[in-house]
Amino acid sequence: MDVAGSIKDRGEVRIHESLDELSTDLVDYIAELSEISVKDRGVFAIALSGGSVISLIRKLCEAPYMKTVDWSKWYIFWADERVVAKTHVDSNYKLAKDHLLSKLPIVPSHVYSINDSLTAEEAANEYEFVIRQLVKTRVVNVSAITDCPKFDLILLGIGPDGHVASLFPNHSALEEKNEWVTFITNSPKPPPERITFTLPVINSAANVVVVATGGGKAEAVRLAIDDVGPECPVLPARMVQPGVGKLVWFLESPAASKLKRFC
Ligand SMILES: O=C(O)[C@H](O)[C@@H](O)[C@H](O)[C@H](O)COP(=O)(O)O
Repeated sequence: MDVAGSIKDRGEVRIHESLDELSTDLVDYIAELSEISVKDRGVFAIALSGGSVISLIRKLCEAPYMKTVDWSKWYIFWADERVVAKTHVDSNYKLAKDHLLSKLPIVPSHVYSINDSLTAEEAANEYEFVIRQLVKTRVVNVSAITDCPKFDLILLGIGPDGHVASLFPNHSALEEKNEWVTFITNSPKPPPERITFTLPVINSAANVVVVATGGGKAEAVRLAIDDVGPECPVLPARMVQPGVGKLVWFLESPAASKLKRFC
């Protein structure tokens, strides 16, 4: 790792010169969290996102992780999904399945993809219902503070506009306080219809990881992490503030190039 440190209230920051190093550190970290969670709770409930983060965790399909990780205890969810068929090129499920899940010995019934035969609103409601059942049986832990699900890990990318999951700047979905899963029909990034975990769910997780690569994310990363003044816009990525959970940023150096403390 090239640089590592913590910034008050913004979690731990890990900066890597190369995508290869970032990817190795990231999969090591995920394997470590899986081991801790399986030891503590007997299961590991992880929520994935779309975008480049999936290719960055493909090393999980290689040695040593294939043999060292207890895949039978993994439960897979999505922090957000596009409302398209699971076979569609835009589907976050398809992305993860093609590049990761189909190569791992994960129990098929432990993969909780979003129902693609419903409207955005119905799919969001159904996904929340499914998660509620899994909270009852503690496949997904519960936060004692917020009563929200407490995923063992929520893995997020960040857009150049500072969006995370399908929570976009200035969108009313950011205000959602009661629902665990909500839907939008006017995403500024296509496709327009999406369902997404809400901020209370993201911020109730035991661990949240945000991954940013490329110089196009540098300004969003600065606004999300640095101690910027009140005149700066509060991006969705800055609203990621796990209450008791741990937040770690995995940054490729160009994405970290505007961070004051690390320049
Ligand atoms: O559904 C989506 O559009 C993705 O989940 C999205 O939120 C993604 O994670 C970020 O846009 C970062 O994507 P990149 O890492 O590919 O830039």
